[in-house]
Amino acid sequence: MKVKPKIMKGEELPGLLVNEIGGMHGILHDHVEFLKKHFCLITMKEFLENKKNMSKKVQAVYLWWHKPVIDKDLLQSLPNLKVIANSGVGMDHLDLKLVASFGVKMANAPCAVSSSTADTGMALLLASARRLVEGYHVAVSPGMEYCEADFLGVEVTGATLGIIGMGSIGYKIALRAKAFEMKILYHNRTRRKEQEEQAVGALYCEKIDDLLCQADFVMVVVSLTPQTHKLIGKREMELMKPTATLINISRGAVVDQEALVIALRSGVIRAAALDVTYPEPLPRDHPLLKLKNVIITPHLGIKTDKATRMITEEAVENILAALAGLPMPSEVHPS
Ligand SMILES: O=CC(=O)O
Repeated sequence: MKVKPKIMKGEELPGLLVNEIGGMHGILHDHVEFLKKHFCLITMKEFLENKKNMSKKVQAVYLWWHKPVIDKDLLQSLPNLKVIANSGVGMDHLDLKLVASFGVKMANAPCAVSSSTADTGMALLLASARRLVEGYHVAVSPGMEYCEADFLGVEVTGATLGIIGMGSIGYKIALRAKAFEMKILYHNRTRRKEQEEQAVGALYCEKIDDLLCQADFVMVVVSLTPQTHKLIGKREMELMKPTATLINISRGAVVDQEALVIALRSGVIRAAALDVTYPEPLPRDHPLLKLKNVIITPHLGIKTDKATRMITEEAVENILAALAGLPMPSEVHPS
């Protein structure tokens, strides 16, 4: 940890507001002792029950899976709030301009999540290519018969992967894909340095369309912004090969889900593997849940023991830097 915390005890420590401890939307119990070394933890329940005393204490908020919800009312009731740290990389759940207008800084956790999210992307790619979920259901269903031809998958080795969004997660996916001898194409707002491209053997496509029509697997890794909302729609799916697979590990709304259902039903593309949807979770009667050529996981992209521990460490590092008036390692600015 680069920022040396001042030695203070319990109540004197800066107040850190968290949604709850444990439970459905709470920080992990395992992280509490670590957080308590640096902060006086205040849950939303404690804050709401004793707003008068608590509101001045809170100097930072730690957002765990988008909770607590940050709105104008909450910001107005926290006069000493300096910083909000997010437990992940995507900031689409926060109104960045609103938060900044209160003079509050924001940080995400890009270093902590890149490996685990890249692993999730590759796991989905492999599972979809080799029809692991369909195979699992057959293997565990007593008496289910199948013939050799039932589970013909797609060979990953040597196939072409198109990565849309070449930030730190996209780059780690490329590193992994290289080990599978894949041909790698990528599209990104800014082109990577030549040495970085060469290190993973990635070819830059200035136009997304060029990537879409060549790739056997298209992996979406961009953050959700007004510019990327429904970036992959009917037109883009029609540009893809009928044998291609779409993998989304960014945010559900980057893909037009209605168009995706039609594309999957009518064979416009072969399959999809989605860690993200809208809404999350999908309603039980959603057509995507009925299609055999779709794998859906419940937004588990970053979730490993190591990544969640690192996220909390990265958050603490950012908060301590902000409170000390130092540059934050992963500050996020409104665009
Ligand atoms: O969804 C995961 C993240 O935003 O890091």
